[in-house]
Amino acid sequence: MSAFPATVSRLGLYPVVDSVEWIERLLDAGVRTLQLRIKDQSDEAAEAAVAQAIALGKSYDARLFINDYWRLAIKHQAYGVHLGQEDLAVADLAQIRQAGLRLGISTHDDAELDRALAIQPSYIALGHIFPTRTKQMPSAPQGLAELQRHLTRLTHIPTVAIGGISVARAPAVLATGVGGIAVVSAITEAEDWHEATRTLLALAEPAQPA
Ligand SMILES: Cc1ncc(COP(=O)(O)OP(=O)(O)O)c(N)n1
Ligand SMILES: Cc1nc(C(=O)O)sc1CCOP(=O)(O)O
Ligand SMILES: [Mg+2]
Repeated sequence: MSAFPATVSRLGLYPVVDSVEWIERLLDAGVRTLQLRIKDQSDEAAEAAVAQAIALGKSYDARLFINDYWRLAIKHQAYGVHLGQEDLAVADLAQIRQAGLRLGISTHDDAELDRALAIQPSYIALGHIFPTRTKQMPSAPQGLAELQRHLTRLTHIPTVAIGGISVARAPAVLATGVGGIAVVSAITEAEDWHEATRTLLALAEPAQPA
């Protein structure tokens, strides 16, 4: 199987949210990499939100990944799709690649990393780094040392860390050299989501000198 299309080498701040309202707010706030993560709906029920999110992503020239709903992502020509290890068993990867969509894959240990790398995706997600209340995880948090160890074999592909990344923890995560930080509650449960987004953007995507 050949490689999936490339994305940018450093994805920066990567919010993962569950509604079109959040997608629009975050695009307005300057976020350019983000994911629509709707869970447990049929394709029919999710389609309107997926289509609207993709259209919004295009209008802001953003990198909008659709979690799980790969058929809808192809149908509405999303920038990309995010799939976990269980999703890989049921998704038609050849169809996703032929449609020109980028692909991100979740990993949680060395074996999952081997499997993901063999698929040559556009980026690799490494989680969960810290305890998270957003999703029930079957494994233990990997921690920063394990993240750092994984990164030594991932110099050729964009990477994203996920799981329990707060504003306070973001600097230590970014110090490992990981190219992106995917966050849910750090933004959606923040007292002031706009301020949290601004701070995370400044940490993950510092302005380059002219
Ligand atoms: C950036 C990013 N990393 C990991 C995940 C988790 O994907 P998955 O393992 O398929 O679990 P669900 O999100 O589908 O519950 C993600 N969505 N995004
Ligand atoms: C959706 C998801 N996937 C994870 C993984 O490790 O694959 S952790 C996670 C939830 C991340 O939420 P928060 O930023 O609120 O901890
Ligand atoms: Mg999934």
